[in-house]
Amino acid sequence: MYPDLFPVFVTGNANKLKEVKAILSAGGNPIEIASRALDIPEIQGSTQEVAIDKCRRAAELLGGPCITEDTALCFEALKGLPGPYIKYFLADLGHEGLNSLLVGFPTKAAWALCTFAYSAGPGSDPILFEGRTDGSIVRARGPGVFGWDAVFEPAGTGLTYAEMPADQKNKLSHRYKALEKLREYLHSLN
Ligand SMILES: O=c1[nH]c(=O)c2ncn([C@@H]3O[C@H](COP(=O)(O)OP(=O)(O)OP(=O)(O)O)[C@@H](O)[C@H]3O)c2[nH]1
Ligand SMILES: [Mg+2]
Repeated sequence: MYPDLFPVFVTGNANKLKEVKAILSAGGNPIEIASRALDIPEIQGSTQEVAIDKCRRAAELLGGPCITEDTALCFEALKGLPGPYIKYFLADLGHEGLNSLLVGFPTKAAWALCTFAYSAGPGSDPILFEGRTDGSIVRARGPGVFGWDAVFEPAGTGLTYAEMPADQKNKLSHRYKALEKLREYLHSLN
């Protein structure tokens, strides 16, 4: 099916790419995906605005169709922040600091939001595919391999993303849910 079905995935994040590859190769109909590690500047704005702009810039840089992905981690007590700015909050505050942000708030509820964007090429409006997984922010548990995985516990699992085997995370994650929608859309084009 590659390369017709899935355009190039533009991301500078090796862990994202690994999960996308694992999700697409699970099940009976594995899909290969090509990728480019470009560092695309990201604007400020809503998760949709950030995702659309990132994809537009990637399509221009590549000169062709592409997929990008933006991940947000949203705290209910903070009305959805840090949201698309989680990368910078995590880099400066660490797992402890993310927990500290919620001290004094009655709810530790949070959701992980993944937004894939697909552009048919430069000048073509990106289309968005969102996936959301609800859960809560907890003290870090599990290996600290990927970003904030150790402090996010999806509802009803009793485990943080970091404590789960990869195939468990990849069946319930924000990324899995968004990627299923993108996969369906790309199939409908072929
Ligand atoms: O524990 C995690 N589990 C995940 O499932 C996950 N997905 C993304 N992230 C992190 O959240 C920020 C998003 O920022 P982000 O979407 O701009 O990504 P990025 O800049 O690293 O790559 P990209 O924009 O080139 O694709 C970055 O710090 C990512 O490392 C995750 N952390
Ligand atoms: Mg980024």
